[in-house]
Amino acid sequence: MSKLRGFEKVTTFKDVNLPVRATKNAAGYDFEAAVDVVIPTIWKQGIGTVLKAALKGDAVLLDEKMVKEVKPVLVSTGIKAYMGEDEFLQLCNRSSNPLKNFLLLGNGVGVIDSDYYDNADNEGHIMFQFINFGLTDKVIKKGERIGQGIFLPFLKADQDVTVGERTGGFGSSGK
Ligand SMILES: O=c1ccn([C@H]2C[C@H](O)[C@@H](COP(=O)(O)OP(=O)(O)OP(=O)(O)O)O2)c(=O)[nH]1
Ligand SMILES: [Mg+2]
Repeated sequence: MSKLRGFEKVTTFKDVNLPVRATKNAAGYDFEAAVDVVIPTIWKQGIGTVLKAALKGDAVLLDEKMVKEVKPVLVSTGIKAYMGEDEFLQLCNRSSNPLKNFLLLGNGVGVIDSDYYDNADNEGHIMFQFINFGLTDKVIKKGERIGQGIFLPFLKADQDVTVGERTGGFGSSGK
């Protein structure tokens, strides 16, 4: 059988499981976390303190120094994906993640381009980008299912233009 699309382990991640579909008609391949990771709550600094005080009925003024930005956390999967040139892998959240774990994808959906595979920078390592809107830090354990990937075809415009070669991800193609 010729290779059309699929998953492989990133070289440095030997003991991860390749994504599988949970049921016969599931559209998404479920990805697991490759490592233990903590997603800090966005409320950790400042606003959380104010909210807690407000819930108790205490008056607290929010000032700039109390607030610290918390970035989304990239969660390693240890997986790379190959596919046709006119295909991409769409990364989606699990619907149980916001409901049970207060976890959102920072980018809404992730787009894994076919030219990301085996790139010189990180070999095409697929990452999920999580924001924790819960009040406490969330620990994700290695092997926990974190999200899903759906292979899709895409179309090109009549005026199709490309400006360079992919060398990595997350901003590697410029501003
Ligand atoms: O959730 C994501 C989104 C993207 N990627 C990887 C695969 C994708 O091919 C690459 C670039 O993603 P995108 O084009 O969405 O991000 P960008 O900010 O435009 O980065 P670049 O300049 O590298 O294209 O990063 C992930 O691993 N997870
Ligand atoms: Mg891009």
